[in-house]
Amino acid sequence: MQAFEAVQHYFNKGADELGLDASLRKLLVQPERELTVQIPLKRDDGTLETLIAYRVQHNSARGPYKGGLRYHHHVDLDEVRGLASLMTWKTAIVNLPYGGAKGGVTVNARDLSKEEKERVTRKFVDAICVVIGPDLDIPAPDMGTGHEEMAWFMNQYAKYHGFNPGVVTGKPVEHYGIPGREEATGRGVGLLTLKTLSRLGRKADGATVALQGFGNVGSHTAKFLTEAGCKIVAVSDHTGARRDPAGLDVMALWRHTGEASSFVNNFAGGEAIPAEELLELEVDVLIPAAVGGVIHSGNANRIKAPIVIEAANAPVEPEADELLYERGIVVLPDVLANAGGVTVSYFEWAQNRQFYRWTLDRVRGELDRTLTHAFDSIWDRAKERDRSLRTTAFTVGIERVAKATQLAGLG
Ligand SMILES: NC(=O)C1=CN([C@@H]2O[C@H](COP(=O)(O)OP(=O)(O)OC[C@H]3O[C@@H](n4cnc5c(N)ncnc54)[C@H](O)[C@@H]3O)[C@@H](O)[C@H]2O)C=CC1
Ligand SMILES: O=C(O)CCC(=O)C(=O)O
Repeated sequence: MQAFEAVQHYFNKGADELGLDASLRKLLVQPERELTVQIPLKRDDGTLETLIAYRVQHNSARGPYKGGLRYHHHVDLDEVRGLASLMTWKTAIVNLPYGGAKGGVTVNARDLSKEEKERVTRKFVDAICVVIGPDLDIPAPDMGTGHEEMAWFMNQYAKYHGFNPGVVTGKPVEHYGIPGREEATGRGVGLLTLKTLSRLGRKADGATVALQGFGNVGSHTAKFLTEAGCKIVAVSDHTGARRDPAGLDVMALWRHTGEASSFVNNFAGGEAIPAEELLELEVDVLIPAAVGGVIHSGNANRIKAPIVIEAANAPVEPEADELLYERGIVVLPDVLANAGGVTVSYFEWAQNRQFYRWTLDRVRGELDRTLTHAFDSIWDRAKERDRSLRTTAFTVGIERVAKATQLAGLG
């Protein structure tokens, strides 16, 4: 199943629960606007390359469009469409005053120098500046982007519309960012992993975890869970995987991956294992925190972890989702599991609009409160109605977006 089709599949299950009529379904499922643009990139060696980039604005019934920018070689319009629609449901599920969007450039971020990344980002802003803005569409980091890209983004936007830090979130803390945004997605994943363990009557202390991906989300998830007493027994990235049944030294891995050209495959701790094997280990919790579609009908029956936490967007394909559900494996869906990032983006945006500084304690406290509320209500409703957490989360999100659409006079 293609990315957008997969989200539509989940949307339809939620819409069935609500008995949503066909005309409203059509309105809510289709993106409101899609932009495909060309990015001329002057490489450092003087050659010219033409990249393709996208911004899909899926739905704005509940507020300005919100969603990250991905620099990855697999980016295409269908993937961005799928990710944009996930953002609509995610922001509604955690009850943020936003719609959903996503952007992407089809390029391998690791092939670009820092200067080339800056030129790509500025050209991207040049191409989409008419459809973004603090009340219109607010990008943020995703795979292959981080606080540097967001700072360049804000600076380039100012050349068209004047200074306004609320046009983008995930900026450097010293440059209109908020303390805690960088850790937010991983911290949220960690918090909700602990809540899932607790609801299932399992102890966090000593719980074993296999983690795919050690970028922004994966590394912060690993740190949070280690501090909570869990044992990270396997980690992978795009270069390979390492395993240690006694628990990997997560902080040593942090220091190692912080250095240029240092990846999981050349980390000294643990033993090397084939990357696909990580997903099939006998662990208490499996956390895919990298790319989409890694758990599919071909490997779902070999997943042994009783809990899967979707830190990445769309790591489990719909056919696999059914198989895992039938096997009693608890899947905490992306639209809830990784919503900590956009939640703290919201705090950053609110801070920017007030020109008021939030403290890290306040950010963490409000993040915890927001995610706990969303998690508890979805968990309880799923148990009451005997539905999966994903179908229940979609039902909650769709209900809110449909209500806003109707209140606005449509639908
Ligand atoms: N950054 C954020 O705040 C948010 C990110 N996400 C999602 O989390 C996931 C990861 O994003 P980030 O950590 O920000 O990206 P990142 O670019 O910081 O890190 C990506 C990590 O995945 C690894 N990776 C790539 N391909 C892989 C493969 N085939 N197998 C194993 N590892 C692989 C990379 O080596 C790297 O360690 C994505 O799905 C993203 O959409 C979701 C919500 C917010
Ligand atoms: O922080 C944000 O605004 C968006 C994060 C994002 O792209 C995501 O949750 O997938």
